[in-house]
Amino acid sequence: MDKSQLISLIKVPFGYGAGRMGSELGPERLLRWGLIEQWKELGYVLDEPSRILLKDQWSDKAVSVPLKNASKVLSICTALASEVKLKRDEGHFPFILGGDHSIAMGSLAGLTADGGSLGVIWMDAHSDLNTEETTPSRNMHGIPLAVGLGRAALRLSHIYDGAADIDPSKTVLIAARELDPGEKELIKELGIHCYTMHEIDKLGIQKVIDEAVDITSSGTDGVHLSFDIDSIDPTEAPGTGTPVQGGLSYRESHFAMELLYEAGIITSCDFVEVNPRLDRNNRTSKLAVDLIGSLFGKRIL
Ligand SMILES: NC(=[NH2+])NCCC[C@H](N)C(=O)O
Ligand SMILES: [Mn+2]
Ligand SMILES: [Mn+2]
Repeated sequence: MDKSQLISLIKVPFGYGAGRMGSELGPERLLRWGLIEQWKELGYVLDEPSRILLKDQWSDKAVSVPLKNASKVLSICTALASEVKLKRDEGHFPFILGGDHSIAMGSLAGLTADGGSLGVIWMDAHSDLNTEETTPSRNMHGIPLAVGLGRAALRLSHIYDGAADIDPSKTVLIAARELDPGEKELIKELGIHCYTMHEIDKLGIQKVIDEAVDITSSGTDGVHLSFDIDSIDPTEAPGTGTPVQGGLSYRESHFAMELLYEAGIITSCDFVEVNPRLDRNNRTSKLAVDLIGSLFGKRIL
């Protein structure tokens, strides 16, 4: 992200894709902790923020998805995809603030609709690679990456006309530590680069990010960062619906963001799964704002 590019903040106060409600309160809470002021202090110019809301008229797509709240998720994702596409066509940096992680299907659909090839960095305790067949929870926030890769009955092209599957060889998972059986199989079958916490312990976060940057930026037209706050350890980020112990430390998560800023490859971002209802003293919301600062070039000195 360079400072001549406008940031388009797209707020998506939507939590129906998660097992517990509350992430729909994320966008307003992060704004309350100074997200916009921070961007301005860093020298960025913001477009008028937009907000994607659920309409009464829910989507009735040609595909049946037997998961919880599927029609609401499809509807919000289609609306989000068209907003993301619009902002991207204007040359802006789409920053999608959720909400639960199901909305990433809308981001990916909008970002791939121009036919370019997209690298994806998915930072998450989970891989979100379940399908309607493998999901143990039937929650839609467990499937968005499988949908993005064209591995579920629901495809990005059902969400938005012209959207295309993303390439598994240009997709990287970081911070995974809770994978369901079907997800493990899919990772192996597709050969997805998966840096679990084991690889992070072994190689260090710097090497992991360096490799992720190479994999996702070579031969692509852009790199989308899909950041699930549950990638961070719950001691630092307790306010999220599906916390898993053994996650990224405070400094690892900041360092990862700082390195991504230095690499200069990120062209769009989702920031999801902050659940203010489950938070303690706003710790998670404040951390989220700080991490976004690091991603956009905030330095200690
Ligand atoms: N975006 C998330 N936090 N996803 C959690 C998914 C958890 C579990 N794998 C499921 O399918 O339900
Ligand atoms: Mn996720
Ligand atoms: Mn997760």
